[in-house]
Amino acid sequence: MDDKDMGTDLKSVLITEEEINAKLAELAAAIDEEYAGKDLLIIGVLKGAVMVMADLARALSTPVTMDWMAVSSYGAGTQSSGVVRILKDLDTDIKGKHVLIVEDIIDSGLTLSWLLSNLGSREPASLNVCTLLRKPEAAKVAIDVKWVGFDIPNEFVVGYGLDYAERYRNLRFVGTLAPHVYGG
Ligand SMILES: O=P(O)(O)OC[C@H]1O[C@H](OP(=O)(O)OP(=O)(O)O)[C@H](O)[C@@H]1O
Ligand code: HPA
Ligand SMILES: [Mg+2]
Repeated sequence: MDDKDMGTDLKSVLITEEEINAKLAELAAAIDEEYAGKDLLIIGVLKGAVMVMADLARALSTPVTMDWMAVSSYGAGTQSSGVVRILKDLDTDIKGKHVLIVEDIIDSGLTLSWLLSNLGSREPASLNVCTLLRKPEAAKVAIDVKWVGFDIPNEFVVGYGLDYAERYRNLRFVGTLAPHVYGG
């Protein structure tokens, strides 16, 4: 899906498909360097991180194994509920493994701080985070994020995995929504 298919729902394109691909290549090179000679397990946080996982994994030279966790702190709207729920846990035991959490966005930082403490308690050999997007609010929270693709303004964004009420995940780019879509 690209911007021609968006009608009037989209306010602007924030990050193009080309910019996303270039950034993922850069992040993959840094990750390859960090994990050279090590076994790496990448964990995608469903559903938003599906696109980043698929494209980042293919940009890496390091062989990886992949697992998925589903947690949710957002309901149908644009505000975090403040409560993190596990919808699907990992299939694998991460004890003694080098683990990289892959996220699409860190917004309030709530999901990630919860994930870091939950996965950290399972005794991985190492635990790092790579996110495509980060909003200003999260930069204020004391969470250690090793790789960030883009620091973006505090606007609700959709596309490339990110949804509003489960829609727009299959946009090839990241865009902002027109306020009329969410009653703004
Ligand atoms: O930093 P935070 O304020 O916690 O927000 C970030 C989280 O919110 C979104 O997930 P969501 O709960 O909407 O689930 P989804 O990936 O299935 O859309 C996003 O994919 C992150 O996981
Ligand atoms: N867009 C979509 N999903 C999100 C966002 C956002 O800006 N922040 C947290 N989850
Ligand atoms: Mg969501």
